[in-house]
Amino acid sequence: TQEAATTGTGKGSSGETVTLQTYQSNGTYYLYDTSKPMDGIIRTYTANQGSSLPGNYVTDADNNFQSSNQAAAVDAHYFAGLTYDYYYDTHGRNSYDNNGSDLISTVHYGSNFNNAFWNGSQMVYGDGDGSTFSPLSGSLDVVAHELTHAVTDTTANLVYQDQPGALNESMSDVFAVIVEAENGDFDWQLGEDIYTPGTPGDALRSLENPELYDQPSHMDDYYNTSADNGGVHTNSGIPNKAFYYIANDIGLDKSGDIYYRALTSYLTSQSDFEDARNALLQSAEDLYGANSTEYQAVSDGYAAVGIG
Ligand SMILES: CCC(=O)Oc1c(C)cccc1C(=O)O
Ligand SMILES: [Ca+2]
Ligand SMILES: [Zn+2]
Repeated sequence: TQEAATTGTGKGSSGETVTLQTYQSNGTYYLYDTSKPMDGIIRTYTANQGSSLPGNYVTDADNNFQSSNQAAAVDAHYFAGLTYDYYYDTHGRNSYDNNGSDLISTVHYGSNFNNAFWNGSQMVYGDGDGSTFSPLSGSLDVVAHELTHAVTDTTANLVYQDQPGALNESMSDVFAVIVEAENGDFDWQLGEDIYTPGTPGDALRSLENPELYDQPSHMDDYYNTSADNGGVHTNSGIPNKAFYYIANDIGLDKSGDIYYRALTSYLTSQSDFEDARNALLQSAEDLYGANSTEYQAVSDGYAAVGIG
C-alpha cells in the first residue's frame, strides 16, 4: 500500500482555516498526526452521535477537512496539537504521561451532549445542545482543560472529590488559561467560545471573578455539598482566584513553571488546599529562592483567599 504523513487544511467551528498534520493511506486522508517528537501520535475520531469509543477515524478524500460536520474534529485535532506543544516545548513533557502515549480524541459523542471529559484513556467531546453549549472541542481552553486532567491523573493523581478534587479542577483551569495565552488568546475565562452560543461574552467560569458564575473565591465561602463530588467545579474558584493573584503578580510564565513543578513533583492524591499552598511555596523556593518575589507572590495569593 502507498502511505505517508501529509499536511492538510481544515475549517474549525470558528470558521478559520488551520493547517492540520494528517496521514494518507491508499488515497484516503486521516486526522492522524505523526509529526510530534518522540512519536506522540495525535489521532481524532468521531462517535457519530453514538457512545462507543473511540469510534471511527475522521477521514477526507482531498486532505481539506472543510465540511461543517468535520469542524468539531478539526478543532479537537488542532487544539490537542497545540496543547501537546505547550507541555513539550515549555516543560519537556512528552504527551500527557511523559511517555509519548497517543493523544486520542473523539467528537460527536452522544446526542446533544453538554459535556467534555477525559475518560482515563482519551478525550471525549459532546456536540452540546446548541443552547447551553456548541460542540465542546471548539475552545482551546476546554481541550487544554481536558488534557490537563490526563497530566494530573498521571502525576499528582488528585482524587476527584472535595478539596483534592477542586484542586484537580483548578489545575485544569490554570493550564487552560496558560495554553490559551501561549497561543495569543489570553483571558481569565473558561469555555467562552462554546458556552451559550446565543449569549456573547459569558463563560463557564472566571478565574478573575469566580463569583460571576457562582463560585467562591475565599475559604470563608467554601461550599460544603455532596453534589458534584463535593462541589469540585464550585470550590475550584478558591485556588483559581489564588492563581489569578499570583499570575497578576509574577506573570503567567513563572506561575506556569511553579504550578507545573508543584503538580508533578509535590502534590499527591489526597492533597488539599493547604497542601497546595505548601507545594507551590516549595516549588517557588526551588526555582527562585525562599526570599524571592515569586515565593512572596504565592504566599500573598493564598493568603488573599484565606489559606495559610
Ligand atoms: C472547561 C472544560 C470543562 O469544565 O469541561 C466539563 C464540562 C463542560 C462539564 C462537566 C465536566 C467538565 C470537566 O472537564 O471538568
Ligand atoms: Ca478562555
Ligand atoms: Zn474538569
